Amino acid sequence: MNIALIGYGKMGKEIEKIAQERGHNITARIDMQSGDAFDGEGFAAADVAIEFTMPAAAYGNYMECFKRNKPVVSGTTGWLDKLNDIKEQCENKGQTFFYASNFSVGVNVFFEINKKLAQLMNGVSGYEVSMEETHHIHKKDSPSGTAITLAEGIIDQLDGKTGWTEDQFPKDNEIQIEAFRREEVPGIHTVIYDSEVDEIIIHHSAKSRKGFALGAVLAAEFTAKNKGFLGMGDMLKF
Ligand SMILES: NC(=O)C1=CN([C@@H]2O[C@H](COP(=O)(O)OP(=O)(O)OC[C@H]3O[C@@H](n4cnc5c(N)ncnc54)[C@H](O)[C@@H]3O)[C@@H](O)[C@H]2O)C=CC1
Ligand SMILES: O=C(O)C1=N[C@H](C(=O)O)C[C@H](O)C1
Repeated sequence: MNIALIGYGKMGKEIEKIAQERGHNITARIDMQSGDAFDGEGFAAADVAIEFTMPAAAYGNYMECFKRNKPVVSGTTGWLDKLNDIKEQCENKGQTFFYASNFSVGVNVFFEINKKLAQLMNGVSGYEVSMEETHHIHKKDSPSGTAITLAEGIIDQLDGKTGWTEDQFPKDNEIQIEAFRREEVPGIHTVIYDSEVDEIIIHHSAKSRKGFALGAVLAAEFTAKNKGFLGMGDMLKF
């Protein structure tokens, strides 16, 4: 398969390695620092574009892909105010777009455990839920996209929780998310249910970016064979 990389930073380079190990060709590397252009032959030759850039750049890049009817795998976080527009273009204009706040298969198992735990905790009184996430100091968005997905999983299951906040003093209906930025940490997420007598904690810690990159390449392989608005649930069949 031919792949165009949009964003050739930490994730772009990790994805390139895994894609090549799996026998794919990288036909374009588009980055604002240097590299290929959307109008170039390399981008035209790509079966799928994989986009990992930054929150402010992501939507514009998706539109460049859609103008050329190129399917997109999107990993950038922090741009979700435009998600409905993207869904609409998939439903009514024949575009194909795969989004995941976290492509790691392990994190997607963790998402399912989080939902199941929240469902159980809905029947139990005396616990307050909160979350923590820790990432490297270069990260531009806060809280992480993964933390937001975890919070949404809890809100869907837990009566009385309708939103999340990074405020130090959350309201009763809000889940507090604390975001820490430390050295080169790839990504740690923790969900805590605290009571007077004990704590229940679930935790995922990425050891490197390899799991995110492998998931993104698997998603590109899936996207090349499918159409519409896609996600990890479609691919992993959870
Ligand atoms: N969904 C997931 O599994 C994961 C998502 N991410 C997200 O992916 C994004 C990128 O992460 P990293 O690669 O670590 O960042 P990075 O900062 O190392 O790389 C981003 C690259 O995008 C380039 N760029 C910025 N604006 C651009 C534009 N308009 N057009 C083309 N290139 C542009 C930058 O020059 C840079 O090389 C972040 O939003 C991060 O949160 C990161 C890891 C996993
Ligand atoms: O910026 C990162 O590095 C990561 N971003 C994603 C997020 O915001 O959840 C996924 C992963 O945690 C790494």
